[in-house]
Amino acid sequence: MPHILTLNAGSSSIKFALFEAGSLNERVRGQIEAIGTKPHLSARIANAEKTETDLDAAEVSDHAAALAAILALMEDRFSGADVKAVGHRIVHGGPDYGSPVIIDEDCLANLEKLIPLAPLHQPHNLSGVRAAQAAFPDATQVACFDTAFHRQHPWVNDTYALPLELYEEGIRRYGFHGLSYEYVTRALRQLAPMHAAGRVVVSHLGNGASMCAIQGGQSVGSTMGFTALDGLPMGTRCGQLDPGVVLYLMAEKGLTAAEIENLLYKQSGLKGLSGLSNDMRALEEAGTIEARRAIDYFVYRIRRELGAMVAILSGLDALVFCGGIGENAWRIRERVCQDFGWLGLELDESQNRAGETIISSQRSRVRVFIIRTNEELMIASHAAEKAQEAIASAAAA
Ligand SMILES: Nc1ncnc2c1ncn2[C@@H]1O[C@H](COP(=O)(O)OP(=O)(O)O)[C@@H](O)[C@H]1O
Ligand SMILES: CC(=O)OP(=O)(O)O
Ligand SMILES: [Mg+2]
Repeated sequence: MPHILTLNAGSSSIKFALFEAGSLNERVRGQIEAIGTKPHLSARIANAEKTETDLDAAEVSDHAAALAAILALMEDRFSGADVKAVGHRIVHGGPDYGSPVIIDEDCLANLEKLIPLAPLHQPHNLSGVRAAQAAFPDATQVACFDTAFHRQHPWVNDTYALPLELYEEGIRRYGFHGLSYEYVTRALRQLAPMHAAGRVVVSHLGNGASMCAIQGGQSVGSTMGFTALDGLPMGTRCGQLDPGVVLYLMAEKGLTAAEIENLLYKQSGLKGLSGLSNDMRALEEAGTIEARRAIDYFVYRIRRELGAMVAILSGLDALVFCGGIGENAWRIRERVCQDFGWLGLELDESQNRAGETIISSQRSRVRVFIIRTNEELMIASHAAEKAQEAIASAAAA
């Protein structure tokens, strides 16, 4: 039976899934998470039990090794799957890619140029493409961009106040997590169409974290910008920072660009503030002063961005939490929503603790949701569409 494989390399994980090509029924879903720290494989095959395996940290020490382990697993368990298309999450599409495309060598060369704009993701996304080309040489390889959902956002959100020629060169606010926002927007339309048509803020809180203001289903603002470094503090990324800090680090402390990149992308955020871990589970468990302060800062920044988004949306109809933290950490959701009564937003404490889909109270005017994001389904449906187009144009030629 024809299948579509999806690969989604995040900053701390690689997620994969296998769908039946026509129905998009999910056959397999899995991930290797905590790559580089405590790698762990989980996979569910059709309706069978989920399998969980701790992997050897020395053996699966980086994304390349995790990807090889995933492809070996596919070969071992699903050699019968006829993979017609492989859909790839590509974090950065730059100014030119506003919708999914079939990958060819020119496209790969263009995407390689964007590696400096997404060093934690783009290299892994592109090595996923190369590995999938080798493993499935007859399959259509499709790039699905995290930036695409935001490409039509208003100019004031697309620009920085730099000389205009830099905007023309591509120094713009792109915004990321677009496949997740696209999925959540669709899911919300099913769950609560009136709310989905209104003013929505989605908080995608994972190892990478961002928020998106959405009006009538369209992105009108994101906390992330030129790179996936801006906005909220993340597992290891600093989030919003005065650019003067970077100048100071260069001019006064003599740090090189590579050292600054390592500091801002890999040593900062929750990990930098806590001195302990990038993982919210570890911080909640540790309870040290530094871990608590790291969480305080995380929550503070989310609340601050929420306030800003409410201002640009002129109000709020729905707030959605997704991503590893947004979907699982009830304490964080509770703290984010505290004291927003003035906005007509109130949580139902027990529904929030239970992780229900709707977690706002009956009398809350703003509805609050947890939506388990499904970037894989979005990627698969884009890949199916592009593969279909390729078949149709080959038939017409
Ligand atoms: N049960 C949980 N409680 C709190 N935080 C969690 C839980 N499960 C996952 N997380 C957080 O989610 C993060 C992973 O989120 P995810 O969205 O899957 O990551 P990525 O950004 O790599 O795609 C972990 O680093 C951890 O901080
Ligand atoms: C863009 C980004 O930060 O992605 P992730 O959350 O998967 O690391
Ligand atoms: Mg992710």
